[in-house]
Amino acid sequence: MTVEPEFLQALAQEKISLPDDQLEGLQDYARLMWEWNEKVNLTRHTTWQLFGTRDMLDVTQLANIIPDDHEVLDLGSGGGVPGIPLSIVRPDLQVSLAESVGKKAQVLNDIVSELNLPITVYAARAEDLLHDLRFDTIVVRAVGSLRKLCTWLEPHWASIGQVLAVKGPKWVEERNEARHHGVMKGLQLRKVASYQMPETENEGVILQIWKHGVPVVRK
Ligand SMILES: C[S@@+](CC[C@H](N)C(=O)[O-])C[C@H]1O[C@@H](n2cnc3c(N)ncnc32)[C@H](O)[C@@H]1O
Repeated sequence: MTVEPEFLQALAQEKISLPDDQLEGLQDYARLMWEWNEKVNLTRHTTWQLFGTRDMLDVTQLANIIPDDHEVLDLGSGGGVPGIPLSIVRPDLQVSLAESVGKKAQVLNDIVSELNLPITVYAARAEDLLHDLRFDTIVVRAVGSLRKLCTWLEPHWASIGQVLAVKGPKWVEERNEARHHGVMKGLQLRKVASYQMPETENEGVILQIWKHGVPVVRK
């Protein structure tokens, strides 16, 4: 199988280099997701350029940070980013996806079984899962403001090692809003990665949020 030249070019633009088997897995995933996207609204990133730069840049930033063998929950997975590509580039992780819209969760189930990936899909609100399940790391991108996120997770920190939130340049305003509403009380937050978002002057960041203990990052 050959890798699409536009995909390789987009990855090279962000200095992302991956083994051939992972490139093939990512390509299979993108094709399947785009096929489903014609029936169920999953993503606006429907070119190799956008998938290779925007999506894979966020995914590789997360992949660099998450410690070995973590149990990871992708909160609000939508079309599967970041959870599915993360599982492909970090096969040591045990990845689960939480998606509250049933038909999207059904599509995610189809995609992971077609690609034979060791991923569990939950058709549920992530916060409801945390009554019974514990995760070392929750990853979240484009689901809601920090205020919303911290409100959802507030009763569940005993079930969460850390949250890694992918955010854009408005993260400082969001943090201030969350603090103003008192939903960050007792929580620690630090910026663990910062990178320029493609084709913009904007900064993308990964925010680490935790309550108990001292969470580690990989580097
Ligand atoms: C804008 S999409 C983002 C999808 C994906 N994370 C991305 O970055 O492309 C947000 C998704 O989160 C889902 N969602 C919102 N709140 C949720 C919650 N509390 N638990 C699980 N899924 C949620 C929505 O149904 C939607 O599919």
